[in-house]
Amino acid sequence: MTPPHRVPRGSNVLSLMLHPKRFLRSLQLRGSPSYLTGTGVYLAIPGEQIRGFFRNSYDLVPAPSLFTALTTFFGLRHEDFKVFEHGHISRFERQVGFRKDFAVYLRGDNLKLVMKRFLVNFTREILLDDGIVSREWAYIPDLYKFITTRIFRAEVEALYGERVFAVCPSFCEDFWAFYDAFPTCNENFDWDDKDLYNVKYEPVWGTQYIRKMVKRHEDLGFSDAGIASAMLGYLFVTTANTIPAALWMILYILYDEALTSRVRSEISTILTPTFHVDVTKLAAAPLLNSIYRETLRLRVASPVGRISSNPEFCLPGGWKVDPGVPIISTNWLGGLDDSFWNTGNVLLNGQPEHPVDMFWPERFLEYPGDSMSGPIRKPEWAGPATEAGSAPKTADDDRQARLVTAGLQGHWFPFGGGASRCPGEALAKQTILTSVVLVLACLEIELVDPVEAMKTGSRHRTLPFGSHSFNRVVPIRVRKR
Ligand code: HEM
Repeated sequence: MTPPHRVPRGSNVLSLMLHPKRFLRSLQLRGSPSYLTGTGVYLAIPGEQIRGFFRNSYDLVPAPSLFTALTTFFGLRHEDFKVFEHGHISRFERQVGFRKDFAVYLRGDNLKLVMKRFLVNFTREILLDDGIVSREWAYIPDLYKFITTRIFRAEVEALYGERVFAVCPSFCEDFWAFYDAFPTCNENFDWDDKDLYNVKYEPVWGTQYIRKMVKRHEDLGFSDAGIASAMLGYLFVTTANTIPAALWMILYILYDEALTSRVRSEISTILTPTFHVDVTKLAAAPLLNSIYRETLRLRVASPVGRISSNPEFCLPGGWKVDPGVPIISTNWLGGLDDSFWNTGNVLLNGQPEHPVDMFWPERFLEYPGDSMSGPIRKPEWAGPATEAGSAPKTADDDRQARLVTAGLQGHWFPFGGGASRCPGEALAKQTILTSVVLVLACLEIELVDPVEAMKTGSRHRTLPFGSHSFNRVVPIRVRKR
């Protein structure tokens, strides 16, 4: 059993803070896991180790734990710690059963209802906006803020109910105010009214999913402030990655007029004239789904962490890790592995046509007759050197394309994996895709300065959460279509 490569304390804490991408990539290229001395974590490398990491759900528990996340990030108070004390941890997990909540309320018909409300809300947000009164162009100084606030409001209303905006009108701009405002919602709801409790949606607590989650936390003995902390934590995970990812997807599409037109062509088969999204067609739309996956490959940090309790535990490849020391990795590290991903033709200057750090809308698609297409690098693909690269694809080509999802798990894991895999994936995916469809179907958007807009990067990628909001404002002109 080989011990992981030890990175000395002096060189890693600062490098991790200042240049996380460069630093972690350099460790990944060593091909072995690393132990970061100063920060006290192992870094697992994408590929076989990540697949093993997700498979080993019995030996490994998630890190940070729910308790750590609630106390460190969402202000859980001392009076609520008792819920997590010895014996309560398993009780908490058994009774709160939040994975079951997700499986019941955020899948199938229940998810359809949530998305139906989201669609109505979001359409209202973008079509009845006072700032865009006609088909005249309006100047909007900040694309990111313009769309994120609207998706946020539409999604929070669809899931949590519209009352929260009456309680706290500035919630959209500053959803941290939620922490103080949330307990007052409680006073407006009759918990003894069984019909009200079981209804699919009502304005005070929104969906059954939220109502039952609140009730179970109450039954466990959480205080009002403790429930607010937990609800804030859930709201954070629901919106924090989903909404910025939708914005990146919109920006990538807007960069390229030909791509915008191909996406609109695909959307015309998904959206009815009455703004109904056909969810089955949306799930099967090759180009939109490839762009969605490519956006998550590049722009979602998605750190995953586990702690082993087994002193004999080894990462695949025979790398021994000590119990109790966190093992981490991140999705974007897997996304930047050019020994794995297809990067298209080799150009005459020797460079790949579609390097891993660049957006390639078709990366996840296989086109009939195009042996260079598909996400995974094939050994025989040295590829013919060309000057201009491959011929651009058309909307007709897209209709024939096949989305490839198999064989990617060790390198594309924006939602983690194994027993702790993100339970909100279905909601996230539908929210992102539906938002993009509606924005492009309802609005004509021009980037005021496309060259500057193309320089947009992720604001920062710090661990453990990672943020992928824009690092600059992107002015746009917008009008109704
Ligand atoms: C693009 C959007 C999203 C991304 C990239 C994302 C990513 C992740 C990742 C990487 C994990 C850790 C998984 C692991 O350790 O294997 C996670 C966990 C979790 N996510 Fe998400 N998520 C997203 C959206 C959502 C949504 C919409 C919800 C709620 C509806 C949600 C709720 C959760 C919860 C509750 C956990 C903890 C699961 C557990 O510990 O068992 N996430 N998410």
